Amino acid sequence: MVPLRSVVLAGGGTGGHIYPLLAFADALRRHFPEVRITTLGSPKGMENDLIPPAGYDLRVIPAFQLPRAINLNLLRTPDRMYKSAHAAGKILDEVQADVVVGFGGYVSVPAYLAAWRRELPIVIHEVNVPPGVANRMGMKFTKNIAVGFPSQPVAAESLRDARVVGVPLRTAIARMDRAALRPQALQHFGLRPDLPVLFVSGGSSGARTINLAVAEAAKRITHAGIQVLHVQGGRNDPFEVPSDLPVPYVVVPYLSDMQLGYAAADLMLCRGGAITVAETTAIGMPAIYVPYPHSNQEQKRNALPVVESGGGLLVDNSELTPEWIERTVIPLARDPQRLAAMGRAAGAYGRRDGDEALLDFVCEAVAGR
Ligand SMILES: CC(=O)N[C@H]1[C@@H](OP(=O)(O)OP(=O)(O)OC[C@H]2O[C@@H](n3ccc(=O)[nH]c3=O)[C@H](O)[C@@H]2O)O[C@H](CO)[C@@H](O)[C@@H]1O
Repeated sequence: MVPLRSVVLAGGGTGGHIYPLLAFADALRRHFPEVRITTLGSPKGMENDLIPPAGYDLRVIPAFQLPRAINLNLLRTPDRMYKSAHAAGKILDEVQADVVVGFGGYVSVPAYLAAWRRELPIVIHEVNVPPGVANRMGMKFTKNIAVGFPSQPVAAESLRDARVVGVPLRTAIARMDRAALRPQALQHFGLRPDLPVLFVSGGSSGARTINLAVAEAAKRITHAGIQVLHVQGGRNDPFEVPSDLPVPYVVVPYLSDMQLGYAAADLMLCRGGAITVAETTAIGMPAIYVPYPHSNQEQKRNALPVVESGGGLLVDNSELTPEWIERTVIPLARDPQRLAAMGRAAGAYGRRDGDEALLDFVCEAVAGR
């Protein structure tokens, strides 16, 4: 492995871009304890909440918005972009970066531009189909593209030559032993060990439709002897859950220790964000995916291969009603054998070594510069 001395990581916006960045930073530190790690973020993204507490240097550069489509106007609206790229470039020079690794989100673009102008190696990690706008721009500057899932190069022409490395996952999740952590997790949330737990999460920003449908079905779910651990999502309005339920229904705004939620759960009801899918499959968690209906169906594409391999179920956002939950979720949550089979199928699809595989790829890119 080529020793790395200074690495700049760019990515921001939502948790889906930031958690893989952090997991990769941890792998870098494990292999190269002396490496200098600098992260680039934008002023308002979730990176400001997530990166400094994880112990990494976050440099904020001026924000600029990208249009949803790539066109020549981008190159003619350079004022803000150049300002951001200039700021990114100053940081690359200051830390004498060996390589820029980008995970997507608007902030990656100035980092790619600045690295390209300095002829520094650029590595892009992409988890969605179609690739996000920022990474698609970055692909004009590098051939070093890594992806999270084997389905991506098949589905997208621009990813045809990409290396499948998996998704870097936080160590607490990638290395977790669900059964061993379960007693501590149940105690942490005040859940009972003798009844199944449905874990509800709408991704890093929460999902209003899921919140409302599950809260409305609260009585039916809990009267069927199923407990609920419901992550509301920091950016969502609180919803009403009846107070006179027969078994615990625990609502939390956001979970920093997501592994505790996974350990407590028997079944998950969630969006199909790429990192969520990477995590549920890595740990063999049976899940019902409710893909976000916009954004080019990217979440449906993320979840479909898992569902087709028997690791979960898929339901359209518009079909997630309290009645659907009663008909489908309740019987499944009470069927340990079916859950175990689903969990095994999910686990066969997932992988836990994305951080190491991406690190190998980055080292190769630096060696071949
Ligand atoms: C609406 C939208 O455009 N969503 C996109 C966004 O999703 P989003 O930002 O929701 O990302 P993902 O679902 O991929 O990942 C969510 C991450 O947040 C973590 N988490 C979540 C809740 C919580 O309480 N605590 C916590 O730690 C999860 O463990 C996971 O690591 O980025 C993904 C990756 O680019 C895309 O595939 C999604 O389509």
